[in-house]
Amino acid sequence: MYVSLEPCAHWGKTPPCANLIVIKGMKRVVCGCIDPFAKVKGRGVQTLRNAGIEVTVGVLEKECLELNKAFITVNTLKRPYIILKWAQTANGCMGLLQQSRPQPISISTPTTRRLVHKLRADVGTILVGAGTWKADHPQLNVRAWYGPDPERILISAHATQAPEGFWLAHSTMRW
Ligand SMILES: Nc1c(N[C@@H]2O[C@H](COP(=O)(O)O)[C@@H](O)[C@H]2O)[nH]c(=O)[nH]c1=O
Repeated sequence: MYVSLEPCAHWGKTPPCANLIVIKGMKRVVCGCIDPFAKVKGRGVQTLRNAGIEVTVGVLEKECLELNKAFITVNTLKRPYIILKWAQTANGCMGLLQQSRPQPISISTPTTRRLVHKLRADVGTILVGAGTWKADHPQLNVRAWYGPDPERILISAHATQAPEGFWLAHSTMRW
């Protein structure tokens, strides 16, 4: 059996995966990386070895840590995995506005736009600042790809009401 992340050894929403692997009679398990989450951290591998299963750890470790980065961030740092995303021209401009045509200009190509919407479908939440909301009234849903729309949050120091379909988060930070 090949797994990117160490099978868990604790009861969470589901029973321990390592126990099931033992019950199913696997002979050999190749595990990409150890789960750094304190409740697992080598215990999954130990459960398998105690049951006589041959376990190899650390195959393509860097790639497996990368693959599991969102899960690992949530469980070790106790915060969401955050992606900063913006569209920018080759000469470093963003949010271009033409005086004669005061509306957002597309920097993304049809292909990169699809990638943007794929990213939206892959994340749980998308957060936008009050300035962007004021300028663009973005929809921030998934239209050019397939999958669920993310939850949408407007972060603002002054707004008292969220736009329809958005959550409101208050920002107290200034820079
Ligand atoms: N112009 C531009 C972007 N503009 C940003 O995209 C958001 C609009 O989302 P929606 O209303 O769902 O289409 C909004 O926040 C706007 O500032 N984004 C990009 O990936 N590429 C682009 O070229």
